[in-house]
Amino acid sequence: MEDEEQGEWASKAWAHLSSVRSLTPLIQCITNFVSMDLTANTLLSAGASPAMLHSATESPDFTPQVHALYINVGTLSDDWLPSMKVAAELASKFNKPWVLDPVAAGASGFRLKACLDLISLRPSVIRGNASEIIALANASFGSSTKGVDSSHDSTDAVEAAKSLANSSGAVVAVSGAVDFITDGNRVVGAQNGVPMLQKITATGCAVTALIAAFVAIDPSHALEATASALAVFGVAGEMGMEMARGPASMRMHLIDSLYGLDQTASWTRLPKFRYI
Ligand SMILES: Nc1ncnc2c1ncn2[C@@H]1O[C@H](COP(=O)(O)OP(=O)(O)O)[C@@H](O)[C@H]1O
Ligand SMILES: Cc1ncsc1CCOP(=O)(O)O
Ligand SMILES: [Mg+2]
Repeated sequence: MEDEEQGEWASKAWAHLSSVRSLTPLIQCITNFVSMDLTANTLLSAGASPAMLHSATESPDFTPQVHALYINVGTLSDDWLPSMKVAAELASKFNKPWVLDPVAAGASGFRLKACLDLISLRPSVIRGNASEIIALANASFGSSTKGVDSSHDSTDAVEAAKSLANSSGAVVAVSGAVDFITDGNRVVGAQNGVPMLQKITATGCAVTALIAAFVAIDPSHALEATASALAVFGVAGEMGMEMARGPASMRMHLIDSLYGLDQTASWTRLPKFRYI
């Protein structure tokens, strides 16, 4: 990517963050028990408005009011899956973008089928780690997964991400040392972040929620909004790491850094992009 284009992507990332702060999008989150706190705090510190409402009984009233829906299958059970499907159907019906985090998609047949069923309800974006995206693209479980963590590098999953984007119609993002974002045609790499993010549970869940907030304010540019969210979260991670002493303090400084990010003060920490 030329310097000029890199600069345009970086400006876009700041513009997206600024719009989230000014428009304060309402994000319905149906997410796992582990991630609820970090996810809500990540959205709040970025300027969005999280609501962890998951009842299928109230979604018909609530989902039409939101700016985007976030579904995460991390602690999936038989009784939560219908709620997820009802909310996803409502989001599609009311033209609200919705974003899927397919946590541990390859861990079991139950989880894989649930994720594939949800993908048939047309998410705007799917964000997973490399093993999750490979499991979904191959529609296979059990062979090379390690629960919620990835046993692959993000570079291993670029072709799987393109294939999943083409088959689903969603923008697909694979996170890792480099985050790759694709619509099946273009592939963009976002290179911010620090390895310590993997030592805090639910940072993947939290960044997927952030993607939902960014797509909420720019739904017709889902690829750009997704890349912006991943880069902004990575910049906050880099800044947080400068103050952190380990995973627990990193969690706190990550949220503080996201809250305090501004284009001028953070200019030395440019969002870094490249075309693949
Ligand atoms: N090695 C790494 N270097 C820098 N950032 C990373 C690294 N691994 C993961 N991240 C970042 O951590 C966050 C969570 O990603 P990841 O650990 O891949 O997801 P998950 O928690 O779902 O497995 C993302 O923002 C990603 O960019
Ligand atoms: C540990 C764990 N178990 C079920 S969901 C979950 C959190 C996973 O979070 P992330 O995918 O962001 O690492
Ligand atoms: Mg995850």
